Amino acid sequence: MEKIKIREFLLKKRKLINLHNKEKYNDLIKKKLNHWFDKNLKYILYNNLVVAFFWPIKYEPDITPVLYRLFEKNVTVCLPIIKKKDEKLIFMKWDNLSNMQEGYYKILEPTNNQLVDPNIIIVPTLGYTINCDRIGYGGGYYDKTLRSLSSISNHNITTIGISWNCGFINKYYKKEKYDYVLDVILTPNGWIPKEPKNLF
Ligand SMILES: Nc1nc2c(c(=O)[nH]1)N(C=O)[C@@H](CNc1ccc(C(=O)N[C@@H](CCC(=O)O)C(=O)O)cc1)CN2
Ligand SMILES: Nc1ncnc2c1ncn2[C@@H]1O[C@H](COP(=O)(O)OP(=O)(O)OP(=O)(O)O)[C@@H](O)[C@H]1O
Repeated sequence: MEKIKIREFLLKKRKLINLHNKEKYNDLIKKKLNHWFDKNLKYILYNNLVVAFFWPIKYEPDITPVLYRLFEKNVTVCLPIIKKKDEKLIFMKWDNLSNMQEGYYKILEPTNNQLVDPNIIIVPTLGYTINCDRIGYGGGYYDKTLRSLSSISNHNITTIGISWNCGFINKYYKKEKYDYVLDVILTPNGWIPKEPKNLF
């Protein structure tokens, strides 16, 4: 199946998750993500690592409580900004005080103009394979952004895709050459291929 067809299929499946299951699955994702951040918190703070989240749209998991929690613990957290359609994303600090504003696709974005380069990037993921290939909404935004961040010298990044279980794509899927392969995927069922190593 080609990418566009897979995307349509996955969008349909995602819409069918009922509200009860959605809450249950969302909770599982949040718990696992909080647990991993707790284990790595000291290292993140000591090294001033910046963590990028996403503001949820259209049936995506909502992990903003994890963002609030890290913010309370003094971690620098940020969100993506679309400056120009189809160009790479930039990241702006989220600081609670900043009034958020709707950007492209009506996604809420911070407005404080404090730009940062994240080290740990939580990536909205519509579909994934066991090799951590990712399909998103189709702008190529994260492919361009992650390639660019990974090429900054002395800047290490860890990429964590967040998907519902139903985002699974079978092994016959062939990624395209510009697709950025993520380090790990987190679903309600757990980490793929396995929980990322502790950072320290
Ligand atoms: N929460 C969240 N933020 C994100 C992303 C994401 O997937 N999720 N993105 C990940 O890259 C970027 C935005 N990408 C998006 C790409 C397409 C559409 C969208 O609604 N497309 C319409 C077509 C509309 C149009 O062409 O103008 C559609 O699919 O119906 C939304 C977001 C940056 N921020
Ligand atoms: N590094 C790149 N340079 C130029 N164009 C790119 C690059 N990466 C992706 N693209 C273009 O972006 C388009 C959409 O890519 P793709 O279908 O992989 O999006 P996606 O990963 O699903 O979306 P997103 O990351 O926005 O959620 C492709 O047609 C491709 O030509």
